[in-house]
Amino acid sequence: MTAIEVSGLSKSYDGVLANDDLTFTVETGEVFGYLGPNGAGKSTTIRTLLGFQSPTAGSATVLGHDVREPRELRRAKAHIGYLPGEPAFDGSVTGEEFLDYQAALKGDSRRDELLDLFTPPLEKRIREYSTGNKQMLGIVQAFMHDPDLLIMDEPTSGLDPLKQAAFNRFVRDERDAGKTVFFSSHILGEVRRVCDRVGIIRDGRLVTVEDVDTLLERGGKRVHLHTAEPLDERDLALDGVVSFEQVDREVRFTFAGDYNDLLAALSDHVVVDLEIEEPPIEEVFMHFYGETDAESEGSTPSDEPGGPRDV
Ligand SMILES: Nc1ncnc2c1ncn2[C@@H]1O[C@H](COP(=O)(O)OP(=O)(O)OP(=O)(O)O)[C@@H](O)[C@H]1O
Repeated sequence: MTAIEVSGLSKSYDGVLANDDLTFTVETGEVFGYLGPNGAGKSTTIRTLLGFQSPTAGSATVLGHDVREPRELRRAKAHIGYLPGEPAFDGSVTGEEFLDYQAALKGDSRRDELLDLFTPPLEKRIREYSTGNKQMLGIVQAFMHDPDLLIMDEPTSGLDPLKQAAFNRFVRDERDAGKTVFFSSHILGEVRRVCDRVGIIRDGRLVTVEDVDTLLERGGKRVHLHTAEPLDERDLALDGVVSFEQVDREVRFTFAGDYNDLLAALSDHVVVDLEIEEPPIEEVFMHFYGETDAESEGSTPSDEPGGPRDV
């Protein structure tokens, strides 16, 4: 079964089109990262999926239940864990009291196991919690009833690097156990480590939905070349060469073309050193964020998903 199905979903707030005709699916057993710049519309989608607001147009299902039907959605929610972007707690209760209350509502078969990994100071009142402690408490409540589907809005924000790593490992283990995880993020490196697929949203529209490995592959490789004599840029006027930079006898560029063409172009030159490496994932994703040179020349990221372009 498809865990999440979003079909022509739009949401506007007083004329602001925060989600514009979104269509995508999240399959059971995958980790799907939902990325985009500030204000792109990620939280809007997440709030709609949880039924906190109605779509202006289109529809969506979670675990096969229509998010526009409150009774149906209530049934689905027994099997969904949710972490909001800014969890709002009653500051006057302790973490333990909060979890006890949540347990009475939905169960807590995994509370102890989660508290071994995420360690909010349960005996303290929540108003005394740091941002990271609140986030950990939110993560424990999201997972503790052992849901099949997790929907989380920036789950690692506020966590220190060790807790972020623990969270990433935990999410991978959950995926291996057959759970589905959908989360928004700004931390692009963690997306590389954790997600199977990503959807990138900008200005309310879905720019691309892509397998993470494919996205990186199509983003090209960084090439660093050192030759005995300076190259002429025309020597490397090949399909798939972008972001060409040259300092004397060293050139750097991103290459998404055919390696045989590259080797043929270099055959008349003495190559002193050659490095070909994966670009930082940030560089690949940044192609889909913000304005790019290519866009101002009239093409848009959706014209060429994953294709290399200048940044
Ligand atoms: N309740 C609301 N009323 C009016 N406008 C809203 C409301 N919620 C969101 N918006 C607007 O909708 C757009 C999308 O906001 P949203 O919070 O979904 O973005 P986001 O991608 O989650 O951003 P961030 O990464 O900063 O959390 C923004 O222009 C925002 O100002």
